Amino acid sequence: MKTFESIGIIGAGIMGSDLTLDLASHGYRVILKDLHPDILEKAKQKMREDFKLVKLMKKEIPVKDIDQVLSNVVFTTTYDDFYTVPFVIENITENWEAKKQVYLELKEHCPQDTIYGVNTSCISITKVGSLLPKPENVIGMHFMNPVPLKQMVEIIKGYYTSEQTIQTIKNFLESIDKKPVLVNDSPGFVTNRVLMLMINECIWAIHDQVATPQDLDKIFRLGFSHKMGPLATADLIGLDTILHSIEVLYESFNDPKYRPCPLLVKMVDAGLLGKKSGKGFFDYTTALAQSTK
Ligand SMILES: NC(=O)c1ccc[n+]([C@@H]2O[C@H](COP(=O)([O-])OP(=O)(O)OC[C@H]3O[C@@H](n4cnc5c(N)ncnc54)[C@H](O)[C@@H]3O)[C@@H](O)[C@H]2O)c1
Repeated sequence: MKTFESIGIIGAGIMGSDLTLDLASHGYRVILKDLHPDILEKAKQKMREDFKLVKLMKKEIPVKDIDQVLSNVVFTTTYDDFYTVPFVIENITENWEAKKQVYLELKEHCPQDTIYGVNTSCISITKVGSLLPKPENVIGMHFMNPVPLKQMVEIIKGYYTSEQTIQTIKNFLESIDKKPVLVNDSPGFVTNRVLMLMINECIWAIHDQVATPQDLDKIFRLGFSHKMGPLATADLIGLDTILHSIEVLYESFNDPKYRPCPLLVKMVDAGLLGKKSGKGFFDYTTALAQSTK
């Protein structure tokens, strides 16, 4: 059963487009907002591609036709349709100043009782709540990538998040076949406090020329039975998101163990962001170049 009449999604990047695909596939009406029509067009293309993948990987999918899925989505660059939206999930770039600006805009355009799901890798949910008139309606929703294929969602209780909000969000996640795990607000929560540290350390190993990216990932896949190596995972997440996240952890804990590896900084400066830019630790521009070699 649907929990909300409509859902506003802010940010149509990796997470926002896949989340929209998942929600619209489950029959939700989605209003997807990003900054430029070109970005929205790219998101629409990504949704078409990812839908094919989901059909291949999942036995049961609620809708068989991508055009039917897309008909549930309003693609927009404005807040015009947000004045009745009861629930917003924000997925913009992992940057505090950018996120802060978006919440200040949202509070001007959404109803007072709107619930806000913050999809972030590391940013404090309590801090986001402080921007809004009803911090009890703000909850962290850390979806896993790729959203349609991952069941677990780490949900984060900010200092003021109410039990009612938590229950509503649990019901909502159940309606899209997700399994929530509730944790308390702390930098990086559980997932990224550990994952970002591990990925950053792997990048240090590459920086120190201990192994090639291929061999490092092979150790994790064949040695530890991980489905995907840490560097391929970093490429999938986006190296800019990894850098922003490890910077938040470094600043929040004041602990040198989170110091970003200079190689990561250099790669982001060079525009090597991983799968989304075509190149990261591995090359995604040719069919032959596979991270799983
Ligand atoms: N990539 C992952 O694997 C992953 C996993 C879980 C959570 N997250 C978190 O989800 C969020 C989004 O990550 P992503 O990987 O999708 O990033 P992304 O860089 O792929 O996409 C971000 C999108 O936000 C848009 N945007 C920026 N400012 C905006 C604004 N003011 N209004 C509307 N749109 C705006 C950008 O144009 C872009 O399309 C981040 O906070 C990230 O930490 C990412």
